[in-house]
Amino acid sequence: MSLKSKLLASLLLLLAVLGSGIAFIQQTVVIPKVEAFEIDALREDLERIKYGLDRELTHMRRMATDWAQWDDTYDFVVSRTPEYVESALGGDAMEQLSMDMLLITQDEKLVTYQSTRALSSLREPLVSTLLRGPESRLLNEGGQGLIATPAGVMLVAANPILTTEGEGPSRGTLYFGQLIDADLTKQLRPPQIHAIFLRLDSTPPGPDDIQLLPGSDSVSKTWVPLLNDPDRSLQIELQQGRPFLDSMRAYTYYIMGTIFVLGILGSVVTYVLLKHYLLSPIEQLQHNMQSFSTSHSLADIPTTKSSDEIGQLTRSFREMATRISDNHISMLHRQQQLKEQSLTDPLTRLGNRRYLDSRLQQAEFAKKHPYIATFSTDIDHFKQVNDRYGHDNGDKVLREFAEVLQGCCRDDDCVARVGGEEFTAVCGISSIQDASEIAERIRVRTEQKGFVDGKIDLTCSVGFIVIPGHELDTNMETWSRVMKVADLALYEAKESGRNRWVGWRNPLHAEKTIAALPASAEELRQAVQKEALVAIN
Ligand SMILES: Nc1nc2c(ncn2[C@@H]2O[C@H](COP(=O)(O)OP(=O)(O)OP(=O)(O)O)[C@@H](O)[C@H]2O)c(=O)[nH]1
Repeated sequence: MSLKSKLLASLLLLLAVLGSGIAFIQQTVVIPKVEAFEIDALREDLERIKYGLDRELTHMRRMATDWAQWDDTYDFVVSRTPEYVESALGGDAMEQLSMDMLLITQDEKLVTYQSTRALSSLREPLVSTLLRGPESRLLNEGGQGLIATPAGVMLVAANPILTTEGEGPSRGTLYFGQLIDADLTKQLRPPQIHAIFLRLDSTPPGPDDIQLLPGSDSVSKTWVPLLNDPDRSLQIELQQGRPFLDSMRAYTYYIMGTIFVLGILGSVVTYVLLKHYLLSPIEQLQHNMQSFSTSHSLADIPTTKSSDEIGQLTRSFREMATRISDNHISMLHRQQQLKEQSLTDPLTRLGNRRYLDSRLQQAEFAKKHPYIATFSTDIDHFKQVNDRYGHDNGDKVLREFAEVLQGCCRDDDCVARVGGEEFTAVCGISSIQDASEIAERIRVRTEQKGFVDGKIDLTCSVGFIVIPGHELDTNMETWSRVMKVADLALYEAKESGRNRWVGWRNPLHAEKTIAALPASAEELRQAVQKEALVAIN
C-alpha cells in the first residue's frame, strides 16, 4: 500500500471517527438531555392545565361566596319568595353567569335548582349526587372541587348561605356547577398543544404518564382526584409535538453537516499540504534513489536547500551516494586495473597467455583476414644470457625482444609472452608470402638489435603456420592445435641450426587444414611426407 493510499485512508478514517463521535455524543448526551428537558416541559403543561382548573374553581368559589352572602339569597332561603328566583335566576341567568348549574339546599333538602337547558333533564341525578355526600367534603376542602356526575365531571364551588356581613346562622348551601365540556376544554388549552382531552377515567389518580413517541409526538397524562369517587378520576391528556427535539435535530444536523464539510475541507487541505511537503518529496527521493541505484550518477540526486527533515534526508542520501559513487568509480578503476593486470605480462608489458586466448576467442579476429599466420618464437641460447650477464640483464633482453617483436607486427596483431622466453604472435595477413616476410623481419631485427645497449648480440628462431582465415573459429581447441604446430615449427628451426625460421601452410587444394594439423613431431613428419602440410620457403 503506497504512502498516498495510507494517507487517504487515514483521512477517511478520521472523518468516519469524527462523524461517529458526533452521532455518539448526540445519542448518549444531547438526546437524553433534550428528553429530560421535554419531560419537564410536558409536566409543566399538565400543571398549567391543573392550575387553569384551579383558577376556574377559585373564580366559581368567589362567585358562590358573593351569591351565598347576598341578603336576597339569605332572605330567599328564609322566606322562599318566588321573586328572587324570577329576578335573580330567571331567563338566561345561567348563560350570563357562564355556569351550568346553581343549587341551593337547606338541611340537605333542595331549595332551588337552576341549570342550562342541557342539564335540566338531569336535575334529579345531579341533586342526589350532590346531596349524597360531597357537600361536607366540599365545604371542608375550601368549598371547591371536582365531582363525577351522570353528565360528566363537573367543577363545583359551594358556600354556606350567610348574611352580607358573613354572619350566621347558615341558612343552607349555595352551589355553582360547571361541566367540563368542549368550551371549557378549549379555554384551558395552551396554544402549542395539538389536542387536549379531559375525561372521566375509571382508575384512581396515579403518577403522571409522559410518553415521548419515536416520531415527533408526545402524549402526557395526569389524573385529578374526584371529591365523590376515590376509585375514579379526571384524566387530562395532552397530545403535542416535540419542538425541542425537532430544533435539536435540526441544529445537530446543521452542526454535523458543518463539521463534516469542514472535515472534508480540512482533509483536502491536509492532503494537499502533506502531498506537497511530504509525499511528493518522498516520492521524488525514492525515484532519485531508484535512478541512482541503476545509473550511479549523482545527477539523479538534485541538490536541495530545504531545511526540513526531508531536505536533510536528501542531503544525507546525496552524501552517501557521493561516497558510493566514488567507491564505485574506484572499484571500476580497480577492476579495470586487475583485468589489465590479469591479461598483461608484468615484465614486458605484452599480453600474456590469457590475453592471447581472449583475443583469439573473439569471432571477428580471424574472419576479417584472408590468412592468419601464427608465429612461435624464442631467443636462441637465452639461458647463456642469464648465466653470463645475470638475470637482470636477461630480463632487459626479454623486454627489448618484446619490443622487437611488437615492431615487426601491426597494432591490431596479437603479440603475447606465453612462457619464460617464448612469445607468440598471431597476425592477419593477406598473402602467404607476408608470413615469411614477418618471420624474416623478426629474425633479422633480432640479429641486428644489439641488446642491453649493444652489449649482447643475440639471434632468435621462428616457427609459424599459415591458415586461411575462414577456417578458423573461436574454439580454443582449434587454436591450441594451431599453436602446437607453430611450436613444432619453432622446434624444427632450433633443430636445424637456430637463427632461422620454419613455416608451413596448407596445400592449396586442401579444403580443411585444421582437421589435418599434426599433434606431435611424428605426425608432423608424416603430414609433411603426405604433403598435408607444405613448407614455406
Ligand atoms: N631473465 C629471465 N630468464 C628467464 C625468464 N623466464 C625464463 N628464463 C630463462 O630462459 C631460459 C630458457 O632456456 P632454455 O629453455 O634451455 O632455452 P635456451 O637457453 O634459450 O636455448 P634454446 O631455446 O634451445 O636456444 C632458462 O634458463 C630460464 O631460466 C625470465 O623471465 N627472465
